[in-house]
Amino acid sequence: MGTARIGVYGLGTMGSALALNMAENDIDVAVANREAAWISPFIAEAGALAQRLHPQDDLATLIGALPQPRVLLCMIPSSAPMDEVIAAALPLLAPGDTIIDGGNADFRATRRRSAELAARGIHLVGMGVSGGEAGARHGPSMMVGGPAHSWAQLQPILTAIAARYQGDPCVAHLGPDGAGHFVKTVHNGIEYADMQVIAEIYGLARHGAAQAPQAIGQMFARWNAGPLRSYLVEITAEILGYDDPATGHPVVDVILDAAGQKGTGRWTVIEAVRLGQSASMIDAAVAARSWSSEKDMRVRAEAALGGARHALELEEDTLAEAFLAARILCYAQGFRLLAAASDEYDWSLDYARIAQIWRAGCIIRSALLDDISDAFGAGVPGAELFLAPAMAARLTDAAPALRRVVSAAIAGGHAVPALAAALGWFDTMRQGWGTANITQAQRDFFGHHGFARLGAPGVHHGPWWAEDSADRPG
Ligand SMILES: NC(=O)C1=CN([C@@H]2O[C@H](COP(=O)(O)OP(=O)(O)OC[C@H]3O[C@@H](n4cnc5c(N)ncnc54)[C@H](OP(=O)(O)O)[C@@H]3O)[C@@H](O)[C@H]2O)C=CC1
Ligand SMILES: O=C(CO)[C@H](O)[C@H](O)COP(=O)(O)O
Repeated sequence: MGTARIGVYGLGTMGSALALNMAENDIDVAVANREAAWISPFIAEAGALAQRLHPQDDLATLIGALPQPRVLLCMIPSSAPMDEVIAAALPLLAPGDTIIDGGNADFRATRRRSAELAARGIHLVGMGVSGGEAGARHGPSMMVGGPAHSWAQLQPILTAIAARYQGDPCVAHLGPDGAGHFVKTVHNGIEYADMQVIAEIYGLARHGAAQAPQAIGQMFARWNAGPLRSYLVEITAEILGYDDPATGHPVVDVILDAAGQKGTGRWTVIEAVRLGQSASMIDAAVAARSWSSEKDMRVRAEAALGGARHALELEEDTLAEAFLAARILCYAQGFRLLAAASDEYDWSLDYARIAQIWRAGCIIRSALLDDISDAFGAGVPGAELFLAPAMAARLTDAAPALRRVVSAAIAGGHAVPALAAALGWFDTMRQGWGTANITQAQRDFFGHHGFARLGAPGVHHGPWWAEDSADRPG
């Protein structure tokens, strides 16, 4: 047993799995937890790995067990608890030490904490960790934001525990302060949208084509052998194969249709709007979770308004193509947000690298991410993923299927908010001449806001503001 190279504070689902992952990779780790009673059973269950784990009674002894400059990884809720732990740790730390917030944090809080700690000579790393418990235990994807000093110290540890895609570790230093947490937030936004698209396709097959869960699961399993291969498709196929031991019914039929959410999807939508963007598929997915949670209201509305959904005839290949188009558009919206934030905060995000570190370990890992990293590597006009030649060609092929699926779903009364948002965005962005001329005319008419005029520079007003106009507004 050597000296601990890193401390892990918070031995819940993620912290304990990361500590075991480090121990398995021959990294000595000091560990502590707020509720100290958890530590002994954790060490007992670690088996042979316990020789690399250094249990500590509390935060103070944990910090005391680390060599300087210290590295303290916190795997706790990133809201008030993180501020409380930072406040408790600060008097015990020395300039040059690093605190890592490995939770799902609002990147604005990370920027604030970074500045506050920097004033004391302490470094903060905001690190997005994806992959759930299994990823944390056997190889997560990690999105690191923070100072170069901390990255130099952390890189060997994180590289050792990261997931690998064909040998490439899925961890990268993406930028300063909140860059890592922002990228993780958008990762989660994409996760929400991809999950919602899967749920909508399940709904079309189940309620539109009257297929049994097992059969739909087999369809997802077939898709998982092709271009739609992804962790979320894989687990959906598996989930749909389970029966409930208590009732014998498919397990999905005994799970209440009311989705939970902890906030990262909502943060993505809020940041999109703040950046003057709209990630409409993520917005639709967040909305769908919120609407789903209004179970009682939906039951009353079904009684009052009728809930008829008509039968659909959609080929499996058409559904698959529609899914692929929607997935490309979802990633395109996510990467636009990253580009907008990178410009706003001067992060110089490397989009190809982000796609690369999402190829393994994380919840949104998918075959498409390999193609996306190639597309960014080859150069994407203005970081617009859907204009990359390889992506544009696939979209051109797959978009007609998306249109057929959305049209049929809407005509049949099936709710497909994320698929419809994908198509709405695609159809808006592929028109060089849209309809905002009407919006601009209205704004000028009621508010004298002015508009840009074709072929003439400057701000112009409509004839409704002419001196001799009989119907001059206002
Ligand atoms: N679960 C997942 O799939 C993922 C989670 N995350 C993020 O990782 C972080 C940890 O999540 P997870 O491991 O799932 O959570 P758990 O609920 O399993 O564990 C929470 C941990 O935080 C500690 N904690 C809670 N409040 C405080 C506090 N006020 N002061 C000190 N310690 C506190 C708990 O200690 P105690 O035992 O004493 O209660 C426990 O060790 C979160 O930020 C989460 O968003 C990120 C990616 C995936
Ligand atoms: O970060 C994660 C996966 O990447 C966590 O599992 C997170 O909790 C998922 O978000 P939500 O609970 O809102 O569905």
